[in-house]
Amino acid sequence: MNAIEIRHVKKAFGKTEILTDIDMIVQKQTIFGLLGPSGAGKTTLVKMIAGIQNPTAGSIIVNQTMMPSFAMMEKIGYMAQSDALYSELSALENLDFFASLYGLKGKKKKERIHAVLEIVNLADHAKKTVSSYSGGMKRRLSLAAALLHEPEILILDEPTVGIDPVLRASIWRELRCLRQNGTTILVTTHVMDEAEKCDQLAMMREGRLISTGTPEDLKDGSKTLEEAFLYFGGASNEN
Ligand SMILES: Nc1ncnc2c1ncn2[C@@H]1O[C@H](COP(=O)(O)OP(=O)(O)OP(=O)(O)O)[C@@H](O)[C@H]1O
Repeated sequence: MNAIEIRHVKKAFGKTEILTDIDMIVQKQTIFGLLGPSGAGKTTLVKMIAGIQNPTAGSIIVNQTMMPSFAMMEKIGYMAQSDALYSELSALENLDFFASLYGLKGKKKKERIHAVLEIVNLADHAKKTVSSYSGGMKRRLSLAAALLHEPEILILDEPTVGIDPVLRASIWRELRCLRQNGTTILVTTHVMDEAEKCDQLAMMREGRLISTGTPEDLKDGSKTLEEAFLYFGGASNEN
C-alpha cells in the first residue's frame, strides 16, 4: 500500500523552478530517506507532503487524500529543520501546548507527554526552560512534539543534526519501533550512515530525483552510498 504518492510535482518560487517533475512513491510502514546536498530541494518537497506548501503543478496524495488537506495534516507529524519551540516555556509547557493543538486532553494528554519525553530521553529535564537547552536537546524536544499525536505519517527534516551518536542510535531504534507499529516515516538527511538505515531511498540533486531504491540497489557496484551518490550526481557534489 502506498502512503505517499507524488506525481509530476513541480515547485517554483517566482520564475525559479526549485523542483522539476518529481515522481515518487513511499510505501506504508517503511522508513524512506530523502538524500541530497544542501539546496537540492528536500525541505521544499517534504513541506509540500506535510501540506504546508502547495506544489506549482502535479499532485501529492497522502494515505489516499489529496494534499493539502487539514484532515490529513492532523495525522501527520512534521519536525521542521529549525526548531519551532517557545524558548521562554519549559519543555513540559511546550509539549502541553502542542498536545492541545493536536486535540489531546486529560489523561491521554498526560500519558502521551510522558511517553514522548521518555522516547527522547528528556524526562529529567522536562521542567527546565527551553532557553537553557542545548541544540541537541531542542532537536529531541521537537521530535517529541512531532510524536505526540501518534501520527500515521512522520516527516522528519534532518532529525539528528546536533545529536550525539548514542542518542542518535536510540532515536533510530525508536523510529524502527514506530515503523513496526504501522507508522510511515520520511526522513531527510545528508548523513550517509543514516541513509543506510532506511528501507528505501531517493537521491535528489538540483531539484530532481536522480535515483531511487534500497540502499543496496543504489550502491549497485559502488562500495558506499557516498560513492554511489557521487556517481549518480556527477563529480561536482558540494557535500
Ligand atoms: N520560499 C522560498 N523562496 C525562494 N526560494 C526558496 C524558498 N524556499 C526554498 N528556496 C530555494 O529552494 C532551493 C531548495 O531549498 P531546500 O531548502 O528545499 O533545499 P534542501 O535540500 O532542503 O537544503 P538543506 O539540506 O540545506 O536544507 C534552494 O535554492 C532555496 O534557496
